[in-house]
Amino acid sequence: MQWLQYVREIPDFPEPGVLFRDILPVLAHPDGLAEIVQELEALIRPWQPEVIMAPEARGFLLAGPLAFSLNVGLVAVRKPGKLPAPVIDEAYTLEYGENHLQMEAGLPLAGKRVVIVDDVLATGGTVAAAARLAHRAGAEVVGFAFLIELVSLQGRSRLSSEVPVGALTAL
Ligand SMILES: O=P(O)(O)OC[C@H]1O[C@H](OP(=O)(O)OP(=O)(O)O)[C@H](O)[C@@H]1O
Ligand SMILES: Nc1ncnc2[nH]cnc12
Repeated sequence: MQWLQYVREIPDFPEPGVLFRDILPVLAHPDGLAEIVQELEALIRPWQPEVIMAPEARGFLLAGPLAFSLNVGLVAVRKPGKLPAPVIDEAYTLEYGENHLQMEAGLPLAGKRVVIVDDVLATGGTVAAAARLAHRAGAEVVGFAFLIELVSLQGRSRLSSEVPVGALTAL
């Protein structure tokens, strides 16, 4: 299959002016998850991660199989109200609004090489907040990996220029 042809484009969702890229039809295809995980794994493996970190919710769908196939840890970064206290919290803005991301405090991340994974890089606000959480836990962010980069939104400009950023496709 060619996974990109299964990405749906929905105009004006979740608000007017946003062209939403829906990856769920890719995952619904029997070969979809295997194909994108293989491509993401090839991108990420050279960065020698010890932990895959991903934001809720679509990031989780990629992080589980990637952490499994790379044989590394997984850290789930959640939206507010989902994790039992204590948490560390970062506010952020994204293409269509603002929110907070939270991570459990006290995870053994000090000195760990973390790769942050998500489906879409839009403005970069979400993964920049995840990176702040990783840094507060003492981890080293060694890469950002995405299925899709929406280039016009300049998400890379929100991320450290010293950390590699990769996407399977740029739209
Ligand atoms: O680069 P940004 O402008 O920050 O936007 C990208 C983020 O937006 C989407 O998540 P959303 O918050 O819609 O959550 P969901 O995965 O729960 O749908 C997407 O999955 C990324 O996490
Ligand atoms: N245009 C978009 N499509 C899908 N997810 C997004 N997250 C932020 N912007 C998005």
